Amino acid sequence: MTDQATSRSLPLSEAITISAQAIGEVMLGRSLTEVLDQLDAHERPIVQSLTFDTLRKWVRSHELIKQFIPKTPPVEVEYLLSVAIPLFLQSSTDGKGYAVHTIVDQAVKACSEYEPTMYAKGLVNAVLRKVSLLVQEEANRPYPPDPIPMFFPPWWRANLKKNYSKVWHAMLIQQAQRAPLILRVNSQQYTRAAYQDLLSEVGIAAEPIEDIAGVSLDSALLLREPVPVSELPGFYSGAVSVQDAGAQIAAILLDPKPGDRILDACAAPGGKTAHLLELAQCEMTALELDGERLGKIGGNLDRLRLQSDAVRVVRGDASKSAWWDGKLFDKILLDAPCSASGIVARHPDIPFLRREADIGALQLRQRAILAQSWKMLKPGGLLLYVTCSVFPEEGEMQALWFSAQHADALRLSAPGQILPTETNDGFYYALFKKNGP
Ligand SMILES: C[S@@+](CC[C@H](N)C(=O)[O-])C[C@H]1O[C@@H](n2cnc3c(N)ncnc32)[C@H](O)[C@@H]1O
Repeated sequence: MTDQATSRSLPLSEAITISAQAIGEVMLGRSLTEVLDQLDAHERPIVQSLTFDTLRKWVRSHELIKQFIPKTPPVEVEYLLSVAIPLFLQSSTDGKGYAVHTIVDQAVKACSEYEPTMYAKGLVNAVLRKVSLLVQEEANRPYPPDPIPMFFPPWWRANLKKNYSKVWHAMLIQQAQRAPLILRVNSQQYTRAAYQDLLSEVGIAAEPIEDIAGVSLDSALLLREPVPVSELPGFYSGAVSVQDAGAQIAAILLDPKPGDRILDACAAPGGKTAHLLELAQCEMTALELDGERLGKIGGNLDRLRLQSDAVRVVRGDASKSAWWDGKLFDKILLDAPCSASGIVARHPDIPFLRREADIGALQLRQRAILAQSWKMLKPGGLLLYVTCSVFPEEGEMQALWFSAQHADALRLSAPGQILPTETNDGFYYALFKKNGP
């Protein structure tokens, strides 16, 4: 998902209103991806950009709201202000944002055109004017006292502090930044160098990412200035996919060979299924529990021209065997459901949605899927366990538990915990080989 405001086709006031409503839905527990998926194409880029920035600067904007409105305002006003304030913060840091008077005018317009906030037009006007002056004054001073502008719940911070005492702070600051756009070139259609040339012909600058955690990548490209996918040459005929570089090492570690019988046990939306098929013509079962997400796998495989008789997309529960025909797999990719704590830079709603108790429940689901998948693997076969989490409870602790439970599991070399950086999200990788004849 990219979050650059590449189109200002929607008036800013309307975008502020829609974004404030999207924030309201996230606060009620809805995933932002789901909310954004419902928008019209012309609304999405600007609303996504505003909403991402709102979530990334939540702590800072709420300090400012509190400073000027000591008694918390009704949520509709709070959300409107929390969308508008980051626009000042943006224009004061990189000068690329909207002019201050435009932000105030458009936010006040948004306020007066929406019934639940109409009454607060004067208040919003006054607060935004004061905030804009303060932000301009502070532009050259570092932001005290805690430079993490994004919201992370206390239990989340405590987990990272305990497990990454030296880098936890830097990690959270990193995750509050705008993430660059990372592409995976479809090697069935282009080499990376050839696609980079195509991008350069249309004026899009890209640079290769050569490796992540010691694993070489030959299809990853980084675009510092994200563009909508519609501007990427050949996107609709499958030339490239948007996929983080940390996710691109999964297929490489599993090393698919032509004819391998592979299970992608938790497959939707199919990013890693497709990468495996781009690398080799294998016999693929893409399994997914969620019926709605299942449809995305077929859509992706169609776009990438990877559908064939050797590919089966199946709805089923990987922790059970009801869907299985009893034939063992050569290789299994288990990209387990997890907290997604490693991909916050691209999904800033996640810290608002997760609860501490989720981690234990996820651990149990991950263990159930690991145990069942192992039964479906041939002796001599490989299982790659992946999460996009930075919590050791979902990563190394699970790998240790699995090894202790399965005497026939030989642990092979794999990156283990990968922390988020500018080029990759946070992931965990463990690779097991099944001993046997
Ligand atoms: C991390 S996502 C997979 C991402 C995917 N591998 C990709 O690269 O595009 C995990 C997926 O597992 C699915 N899932 C959760 N529990 C499952 C289960 N018991 N069996 C199969 N799929 C499951 C979720 O619906 C979700 O789509």
